[in-house]
Amino acid sequence: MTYTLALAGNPNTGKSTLFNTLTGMRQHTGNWAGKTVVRAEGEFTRSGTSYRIIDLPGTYSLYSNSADEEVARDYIIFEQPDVTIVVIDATSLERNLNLALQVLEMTNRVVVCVNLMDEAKKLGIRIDLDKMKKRLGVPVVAISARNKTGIDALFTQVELVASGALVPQPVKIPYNEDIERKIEELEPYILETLGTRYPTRWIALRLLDGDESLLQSLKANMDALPGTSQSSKEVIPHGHTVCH
Ligand SMILES: Nc1nc2c(ncn2[C@@H]2O[C@H](COP(=O)(O)OP(=O)(O)OP(=O)(O)O)[C@@H](O)[C@H]2O)c(=O)[nH]1
Ligand SMILES: [Mg+2]
Repeated sequence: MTYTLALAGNPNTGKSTLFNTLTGMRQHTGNWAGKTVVRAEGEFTRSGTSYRIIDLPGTYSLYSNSADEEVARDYIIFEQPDVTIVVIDATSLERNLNLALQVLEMTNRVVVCVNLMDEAKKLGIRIDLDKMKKRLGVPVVAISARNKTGIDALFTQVELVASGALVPQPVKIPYNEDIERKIEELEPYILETLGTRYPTRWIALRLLDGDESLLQSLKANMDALPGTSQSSKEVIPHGHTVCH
């Protein structure tokens, strides 16, 4: 049994530093299919558990503003890693949490990894990890990837989430009444056509956004799935119109 992990986060938060520490020489790089975005993947074993890990491109959001964002978004939605580790910079939590919350809307299989703790300490920044954990509803662990500290504690949580021993309940971000009503209207329709394979609420939000790129990825993925009914394939091109 090998668990798949994805590293997500803003640029420059230490994802690759953590990736290199974990995988050492056992890593390979290439491009993501159809994109000129570098894909780094590696394998390692920790406490007797095997992992495959993907270093996603660093992004500020997971909408469809760039090839990097599409790659990171599609990986989380379609490949559904066992755990997405969101690497955030302890010295700029506010900006970094924006992306963390976007990931929490996509999956509950998340561990938030607060990196650059050494730097935060130097700057006199203190972080209430317990409060963060309670507010976000997922495990939060502090590390310094450069100094290789906190990695064991990180993997205690990663293993719990990967194995299903811990099922995080991420905070549900509320939108205004109008949007919440539209989400509620769309959800049964999405469930009926796509089933429970994808995060329904998140898909509803993307439909309301008129996110064409997501609709295209969704269609391409469903075309590739053997058991997908024709009716659910047909609904995708209409999604955009339905919501406007
Ligand atoms: N002080 C300190 N620096 C760190 C730590 N982790 C990473 N860095 C530094 O932060 C910089 C960025 O690290 P990367 O690992 O390349 O960051 P990344 O998230 O992969 O960046 P992108 O690939 O651009 O998204 C490098 O100079 C690292 O040496 C840490 O724990 N403490
Ligand atoms: Mg990197």
